[in-house]
Amino acid sequence: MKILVTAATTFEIQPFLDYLSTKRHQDCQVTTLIGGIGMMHTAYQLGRQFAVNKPDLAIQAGIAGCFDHSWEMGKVVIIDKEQLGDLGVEDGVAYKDLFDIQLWQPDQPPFSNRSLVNPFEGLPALPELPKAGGVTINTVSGSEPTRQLLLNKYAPEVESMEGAAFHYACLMEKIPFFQLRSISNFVEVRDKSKWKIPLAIQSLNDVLIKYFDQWN
Ligand SMILES: O=C(O)c1cccc(C(=O)CC[C@H]2O[C@@H](n3cnc4c(=O)[nH]cnc43)[C@H](O)[C@@H]2O)c1
Repeated sequence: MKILVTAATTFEIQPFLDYLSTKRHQDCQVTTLIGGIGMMHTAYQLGRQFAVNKPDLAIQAGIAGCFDHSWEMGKVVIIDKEQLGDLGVEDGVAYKDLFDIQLWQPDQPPFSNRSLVNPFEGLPALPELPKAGGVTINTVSGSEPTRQLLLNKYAPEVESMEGAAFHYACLMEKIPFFQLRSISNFVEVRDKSKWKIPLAIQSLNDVLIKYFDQWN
């Protein structure tokens, strides 16, 4: 089985890369891809990778912000659907996305009801983790009006900068996939001193390593 593990930065999966360098899997061939931060880099790198080497399973792993202040930092979730949070037009004070202005149709493939939904089909196994909905943006949200806009419009639980591009590429290529996100911060008025990046990376990599430990 060919498995691709992708992340935006090396930093986010360094413990997993260290683990891979010491472990020989016989049942699976693991490829890693550092796709870069944001949707543009992620889409390009995944498209290029899938054109030459289509995996049987693709996993995206990364840190993310969450909207619910009752969540603990370092919580790891699997994203069950993604929405694009800032691809659209401003109309006075209103923000309208491409579905609102009918440039896209809600169920045009690979979208289902405006979302990039993971059908969780064809997967050999899935880590036992809570599921959560994601929104993907180009600019990390750092103000109350933006937080409220995204919550009202998309009701997301998690925000990242790459998730939708990953779901899109895998759905288009019909590659089984799952996206892991570990919470490093709340989506709120920006205060970088509160971010728990090392904690989020630790728990993310613990999950990844446990998942790969099941393979011979
Ligand atoms: O401003 C800085 O100094 C800084 C330093 C390290 C990382 C950052 C990021 O903004 C990380 C972006 C990166 O991590 C994901 N991420 C993490 N939290 C969020 C969030 O609240 N909203 C969106 N993306 C987030 C994202 O997927 C990027 O790959 C800044």
